[in-house]
Amino acid sequence: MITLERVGKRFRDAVAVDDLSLVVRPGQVTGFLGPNGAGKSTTMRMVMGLDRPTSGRALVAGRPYAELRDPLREVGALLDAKALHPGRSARNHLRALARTHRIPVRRVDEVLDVVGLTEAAGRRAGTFSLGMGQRLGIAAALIGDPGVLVFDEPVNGLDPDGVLWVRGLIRSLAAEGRTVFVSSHLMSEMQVTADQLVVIGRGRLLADAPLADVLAGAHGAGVTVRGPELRLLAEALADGGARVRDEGDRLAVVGASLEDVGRCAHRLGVLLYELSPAQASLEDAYMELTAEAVQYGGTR
Ligand SMILES: Nc1ncnc2c1ncn2[C@@H]1O[C@H](COP(=O)(O)OP(=O)(O)OP(=O)(O)O)[C@@H](O)[C@H]1O
Repeated sequence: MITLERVGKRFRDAVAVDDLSLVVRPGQVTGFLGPNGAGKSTTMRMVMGLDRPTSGRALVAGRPYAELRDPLREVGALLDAKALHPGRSARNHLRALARTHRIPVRRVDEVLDVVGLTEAAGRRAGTFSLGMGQRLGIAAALIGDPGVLVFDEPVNGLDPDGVLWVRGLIRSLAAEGRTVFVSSHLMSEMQVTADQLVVIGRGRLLADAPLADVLAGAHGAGVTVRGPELRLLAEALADGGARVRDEGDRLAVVGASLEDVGRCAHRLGVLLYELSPAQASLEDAYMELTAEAVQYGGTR
């Protein structure tokens, strides 16, 4: 479990995190969302004892990181995948970590296997691709078999295979009963990974709710229709009380079911190439939630 108690972090000229209280629970994936600069990395760094809160407390299993007796066995983190010794092999990097934390060296081969780096274990980390570096960072996070995991943007820069692999791993770590806290600035990513969503903007908590509730509450869930000529259909649906947005070669329809739209198109003899449920509503809800909080670097 991770507990934030009214945590604040002020850098000289900026408030990065503002009075943030939160409990991240075991057995589920908690997605930590917010626009760039919202304070996600700073919050995670405070959990990991790398930044000191200006106010409040960040606790892992009830204690500040600095007071954990065996920190790597309590919490593992992927914060900056590039923070590796480039001249060391993957295996030696993990061995050094194990030795300095009184972790049996046999764990090294176990975690290399989990992240799929067994073959590359003898190669210098400096020669690794971004995805391999990410895997090595995850191996380091897992080496102490911790109950709490913190991943900062773990799919950033990964190819589609890597993204799928990280998603699966994150889900299975939560299924094993661990606390998994994962940041992203992409709602679409969290939609397929998270059980619980925590959204921040400008360092403040905007939402903390189960994904299912956010989905249910997101208004605008609707229907997408694609076809060569949709004007007639758009007019008929609007006359019937639906809200219809013309998006060029497609319509976004809210307030009518798939069946309603299908029947209407059939009645009018309108040719359709696509008739599908629209999933964009969650992205919309997130954009709405964070719209006020987006920081435009150049305008401050
Ligand atoms: N060491 C630092 N010194 C000064 N300001 C900092 C420092 N670290 C972060 N900040 C500022 O704190 C705010 C929050 O940054 P943070 O990196 O935590 O956001 P984030 O949500 O992780 O963003 P991103 O998605 O871009 O990584 C930003 O305004 C940032 O410029």
